[in-house]
Amino acid sequence: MANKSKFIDYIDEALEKSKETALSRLFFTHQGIPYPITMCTSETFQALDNFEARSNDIVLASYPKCGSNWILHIISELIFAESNKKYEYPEFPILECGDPEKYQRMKQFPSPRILATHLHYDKLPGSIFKNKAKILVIFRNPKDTAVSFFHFHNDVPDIPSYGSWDEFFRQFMKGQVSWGSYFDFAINWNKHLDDENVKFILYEDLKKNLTAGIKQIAEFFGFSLTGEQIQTISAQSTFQAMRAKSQETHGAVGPFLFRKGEVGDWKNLFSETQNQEMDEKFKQCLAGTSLGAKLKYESYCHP
Ligand SMILES: Nc1ncnc2c1ncn2[C@@H]1O[C@H](COP(=O)(O)OS(=O)(=O)O)[C@@H](OP(=O)(O)O)[C@H]1O
Repeated sequence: MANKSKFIDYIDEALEKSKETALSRLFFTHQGIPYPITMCTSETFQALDNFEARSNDIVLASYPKCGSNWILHIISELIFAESNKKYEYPEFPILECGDPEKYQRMKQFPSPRILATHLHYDKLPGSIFKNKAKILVIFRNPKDTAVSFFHFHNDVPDIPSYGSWDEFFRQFMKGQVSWGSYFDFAINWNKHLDDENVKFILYEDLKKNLTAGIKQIAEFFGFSLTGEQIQTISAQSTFQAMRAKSQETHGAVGPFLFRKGEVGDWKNLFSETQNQEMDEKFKQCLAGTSLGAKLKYESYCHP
């Protein structure tokens, strides 16, 4: 990614704050959802209410750990391939993170702007819908998402750790983790996946056929690239390629963020009881729904 210095500065700043923050003090609640005090503030949430989206903004919505950095990379490469201009990151790309003045500064940014977000559907600023910005929604199976989330907390030295995987799992199932419950996030999105200007993409599908996924993303956002250009982006967007550059792109946290990039890593941590508990929760929340089918739970979450 281009001009990552501000991006890396922001991550380093959040890590610095994390050092002094115990897990018990990590979260503050805004409109019923826990957010990390190291990344979000109520002042920024207040300012976000007045954020003016543009119709050509590129919105990337995902629950944490579902692959947002992967898609961010793909989009910035698509922009580069089409315009020959490196996408600059003058602000941290997660819309709800940063100081309250960032939205004023963002008014000056050229289009297209990339707006990544972990906000639940009903917490997105209304101007995204009013101005008909296109939204790509990225999902990953909940078991691998939980495992990735746990490792991020417990592997990165400066981020508050959980006592054990079992403790993290309990909190994840209660939605007492950053950005709240995976299942609430999913239930909220389930009703809107077929809305105009919304496209769903599954992490596991992208893993299976990266070139096809990139082609779909390009078509959705209206990039017209040659097959050769798509192939080049695909080669630069594999897990191995991104991990190899992760320190350069994301600073010290890079190798922890690009940890394993696999489907099915949950099998190394989930106990039989935890498996059953999540299967039951999935059934209660998503069985028989459109998103429930799209997530291919049977393929990716059954042993
Ligand atoms: N290119 C590529 N291929 C496959 N997988 C990839 C890729 N890039 C990132 N990842 C994996 O995505 C996980 C991190 O998700 P996010 O970027 O959404 O994390 S964050 O919420 O923004 O912190 C994290 O998953 P885990 O490895 O399972 O922890 C990353 O490794």
